[in-house]
Amino acid sequence: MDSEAASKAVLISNSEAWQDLKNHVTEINNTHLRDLLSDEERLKSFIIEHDGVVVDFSRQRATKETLTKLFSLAKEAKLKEKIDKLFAGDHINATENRSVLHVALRAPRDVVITSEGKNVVPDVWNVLDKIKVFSNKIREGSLVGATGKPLTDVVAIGIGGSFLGPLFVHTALKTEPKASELAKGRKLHFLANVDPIDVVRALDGLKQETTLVVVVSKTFTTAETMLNARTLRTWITAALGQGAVSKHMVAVSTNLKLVKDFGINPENAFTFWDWVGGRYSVCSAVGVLPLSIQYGFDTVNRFLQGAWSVDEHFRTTPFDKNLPVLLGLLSVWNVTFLGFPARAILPYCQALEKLAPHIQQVSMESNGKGVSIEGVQLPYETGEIDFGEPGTNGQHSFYQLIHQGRVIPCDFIGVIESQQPIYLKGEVVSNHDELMSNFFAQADALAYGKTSDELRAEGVPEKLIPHKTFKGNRPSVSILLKNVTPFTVGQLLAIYEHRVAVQGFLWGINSFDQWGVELGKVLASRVRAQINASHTKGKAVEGFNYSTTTLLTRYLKESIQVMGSEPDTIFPSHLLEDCT
Ligand SMILES: O=P(O)(O)OC[C@H]1O[C@](O)(CO)[C@@H](O)[C@@H]1O
Repeated sequence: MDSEAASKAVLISNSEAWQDLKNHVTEINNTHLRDLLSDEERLKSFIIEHDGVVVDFSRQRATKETLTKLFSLAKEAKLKEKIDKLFAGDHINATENRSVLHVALRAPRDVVITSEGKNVVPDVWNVLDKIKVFSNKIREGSLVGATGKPLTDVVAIGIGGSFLGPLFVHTALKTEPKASELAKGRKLHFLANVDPIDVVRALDGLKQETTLVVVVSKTFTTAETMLNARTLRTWITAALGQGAVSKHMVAVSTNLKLVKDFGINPENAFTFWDWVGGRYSVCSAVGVLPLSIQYGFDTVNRFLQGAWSVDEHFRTTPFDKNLPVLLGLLSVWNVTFLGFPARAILPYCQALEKLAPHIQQVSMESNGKGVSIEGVQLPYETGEIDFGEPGTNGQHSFYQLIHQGRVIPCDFIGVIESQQPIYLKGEVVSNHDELMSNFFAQADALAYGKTSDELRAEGVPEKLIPHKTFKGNRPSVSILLKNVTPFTVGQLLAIYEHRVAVQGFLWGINSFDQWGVELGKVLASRVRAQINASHTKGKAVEGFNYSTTTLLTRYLKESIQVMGSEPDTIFPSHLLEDCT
């Protein structure tokens, strides 16, 4: 951006609303959550529900006044206009000059959503209909492999957004009673890492003649995915011959030319569009194809409907009742004003164990930016450090730090009905009640803490009092779902996606590009070229700094001893045994 444009760009941090929130911090820092949680009037407006999803914001370090100030900031940031622009298909991904229309992926057939003046919903449904037909054929065994056997295993190759979203949804559904019934006799596997160990693990126990490989890549150029795709093509052709590729490999991509060049039958290519960001692509063929083969299209359609329920809520609901907006505003409050840079995602539900890794990408790749959308260096930090684990596992791992070390705002996610209830006669509570006891307890433990007076009253020895004191005042949000079904998984996904967008809109950044991942890729190409030149022509390492030169030389010296200087194909032989 030139200096003239830069001087015109008004940073949100220069606004009165921003300053007002900064001034408000002292007041909040002097207020304890114990007091905020005794204000009944406040509590009533801090628990919001949409379509069965209850979100309790009462343990946020915020008053009604804080919310009013955040709404003023939202006005200043033109949040409403930005949400409208997203749904209108404006090119809000300015650095790539693209619409951001993942909402169109879950729109019902009769909805009109346009990009560049064209309604994209019919295109979306053309692909969904094609997936429905294709997945049904695989599931009922009318589309078979090269030797005529049904394709019972699917290996989905992809990385980043072409992996994490589908993995999250698959993990959420695999123990859901109806979905698991529909998946009987089938297995879905993922191959993401270019590490050959991941290849061996993904192929463990699989036979080529009953395996379908789905190559998922928006660009069809991602180095890790393409090498894994070539590796699995070799695995298939070694057993079944070249002709088997068309029956055992299909693709999901926006780049249909490269799919064809790879040797995949264009009829078995499922497209999506440049207006779907990788990390927002699980509702496109990226997720819908492998998940429909596994669970049937109707199951996946309910997941899309759940997401759409939240999309509509997000677009139309006033901010004071709008779940993604409130969550996004309060995250900005925590990160930027209260100075808590991290956030823990803690589902009390094993089925949601892959929520945190997926949202980690959605959030950190979207909002980890250093300049405004106009290219102006930001005087404040954006993004948050996301991590998480299923709740009780986390309790026995990192919760110590959250209770007595640093302040990390937490998202507690609880579920009313377990997918798999267990109750043992004579036990005080069911197994799920036991899990949920922790869900309810942790949020209060963090908020209230435990004072030295309380400890003394319990007779705790004086020298242990500092160690056993909990200051409390640690913020969290509690999200309560009725159950974990395809529909509610879609709702949860869309709540997080839109929350991330709200944060980015407030910070004034472009949440929909990811230039920060490029530099590492370029440098990796240089290293790759060097390794190849050293292996094949004996070239010495050159052009790198002392550190890289030393370690790379050591690596090459010893790896050439393992592979030889003119390596031939090496493939773990057990993967090729008994393959037909
Ligand atoms: O689907 P592709 O094009 O293979 O990209 C995979 C991932 O790589 C990234 O471009 C960068 O990590 C992600 O945004 C994306 O989800």
